[in-house]
Amino acid sequence: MSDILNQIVAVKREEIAAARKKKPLEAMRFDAESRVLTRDFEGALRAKIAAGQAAVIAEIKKASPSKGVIREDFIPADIAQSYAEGNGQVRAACLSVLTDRQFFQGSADYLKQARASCDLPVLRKDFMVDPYQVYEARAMGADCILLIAGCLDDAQMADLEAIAMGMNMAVLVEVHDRDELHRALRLKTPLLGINNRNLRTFDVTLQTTLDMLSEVPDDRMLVTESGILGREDVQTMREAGVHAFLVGEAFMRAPEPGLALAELFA
Ligand SMILES: O=C(O)c1ccccc1NCC(=O)[C@H](O)[C@H](O)COP(=O)(O)O
Repeated sequence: MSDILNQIVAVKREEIAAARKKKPLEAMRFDAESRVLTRDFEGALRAKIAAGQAAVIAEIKKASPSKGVIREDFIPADIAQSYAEGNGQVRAACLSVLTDRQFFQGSADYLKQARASCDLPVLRKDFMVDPYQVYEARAMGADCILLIAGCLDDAQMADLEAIAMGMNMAVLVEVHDRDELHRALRLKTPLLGINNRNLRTFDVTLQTTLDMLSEVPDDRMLVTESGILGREDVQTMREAGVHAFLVGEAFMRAPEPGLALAELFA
């Protein structure tokens, strides 16, 4: 049987075909390029790190294939505000909003609502396989896209990156093993995510980041993704020199996500 990543990508291709019938590529591109101002995603991460703090990309996700429904009480605008506020001193640098409907119960509207309720730059967290989705991401207001190396070949990654950068968007390229890491390093983007979760088996270990750390050049900003649950995880990463984090579940299960963020990164 096909693994979950292959299933997700197959559904994406169907969704894109259907979306293009409703709104052709040129019309989506026009909408995307009509939005001029992006929020500086990379700059927001760098500012936190320059201030000696952790740079946290705080995720808004209702459900996932590995965990099912994670948060019943799900109001993206309230969650975004909570992340933007933190405890007043410790707060998110950026947001990541799941827009995939079928596997994560996300939506484009959630991204729009989250972005409208705060001043943080926003990553569209989805499975990008086609230029159409990059224009769609910008049209819905996203400031950054995610490229998952495990879903894309080199030419596709470079193509999607160029389209996003042409619209002044940031690009976070995500890898899970050495082969993907070295392919991702051929891109221009400085934002490199190492996902501690194997998206095909759902196994999670922070060792994934630690094992690849020495092969990440200094000109890349490394973001450790998934499985950051406790303060000892944060400490382990920061001691290893990793200062940017993408965290979802630990915040989504807390009554007040922004306070959970402030506690985890105090
Ligand atoms: O989380 C899943 O089940 C999953 C399955 C297939 C593809 C992607 C998946 N998750 C995306 C992510 O890796 C996380 O949303 C993100 O890195 C935050 O992780 P966490 O802090 O562990 O919620």
